[in-house]
Amino acid sequence: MNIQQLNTDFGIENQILCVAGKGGLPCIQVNNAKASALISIYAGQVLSFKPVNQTEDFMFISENAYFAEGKAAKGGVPICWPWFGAATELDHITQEKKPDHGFVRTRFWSVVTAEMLDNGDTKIVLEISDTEETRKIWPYSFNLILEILISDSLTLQLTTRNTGKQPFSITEALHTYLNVGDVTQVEVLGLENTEYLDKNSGFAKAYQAGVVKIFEPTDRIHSAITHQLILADPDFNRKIKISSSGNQNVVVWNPWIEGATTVQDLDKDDYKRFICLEVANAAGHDVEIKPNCESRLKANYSVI
Ligand SMILES: O=P(O)(O)OC[C@H]1O[C@H](O)[C@H](O)[C@@H](O)[C@@H]1O
Repeated sequence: MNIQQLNTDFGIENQILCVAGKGGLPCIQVNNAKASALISIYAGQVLSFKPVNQTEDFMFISENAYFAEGKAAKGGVPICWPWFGAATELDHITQEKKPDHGFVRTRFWSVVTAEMLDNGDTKIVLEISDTEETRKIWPYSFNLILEILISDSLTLQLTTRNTGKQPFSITEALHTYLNVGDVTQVEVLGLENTEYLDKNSGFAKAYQAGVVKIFEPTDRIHSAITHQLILADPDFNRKIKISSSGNQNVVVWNPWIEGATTVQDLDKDDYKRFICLEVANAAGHDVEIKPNCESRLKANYSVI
């Protein structure tokens, strides 16, 4: 991907700049009067989002994150698609294990538009479609579009279009790594009185009565959710609201101390610095999309 050409096509002086990011991977740097953001074109991944009135980024990125072709960077908002988690079946041609969380977080996307709106917001649209290579992993024709709106808040909309002749089913997630002051002090509101599958207990069903706190390895798929979460972070003295639509699940993940020491692309203390709150359709909540139809997953992240 030619950075100079990207700037010719999409650059706007002092506002939208295409740059070679870490590992030389192409990124879009956005600065407007309301916020700044960094978006990886490689993975369709928001790496940074910071409203101008905030000192702390919304997004956590591990110092040990991989920034290389074929690898997923740990942090920001990886897109898990067309499946969330481990693939349940082997590749039908190679009989190899399919990649965890699908294949679009480790592939080049393309830029559709990058524009400043009249109200001062910036809209970036990225897309990825099937190729011969993706059809060997997942035998369907698709067009996946990520619309990113950089305003006082961050809005992400992921649209899946079935461009083929047969229906397909997906699971998916906006796998947001939210930057926190100290994960042991945060509270997640909005998942009270929901059921969840506990991945750390063999997907056993469990029930969350009160607010969610992190004090052990946590890997849960909540269902029957409301579409609003609040992440209360006393150390950063802020509350982030996450409003969503098109999702049947919310995933909460933190690897805790033992997990952070075994995950190679996390530093041992990183577990304190993030919580993943993922707007998702997962674990049996597959979305079926018929030919010429589409489905949307949307999330907005704002400080309240
Ligand atoms: O390390 P990754 O493949 O990026 O996955 C990180 C985590 O993502 C999700 O939240 C899953 O529920 C976890 O089971 C997984 O460990």
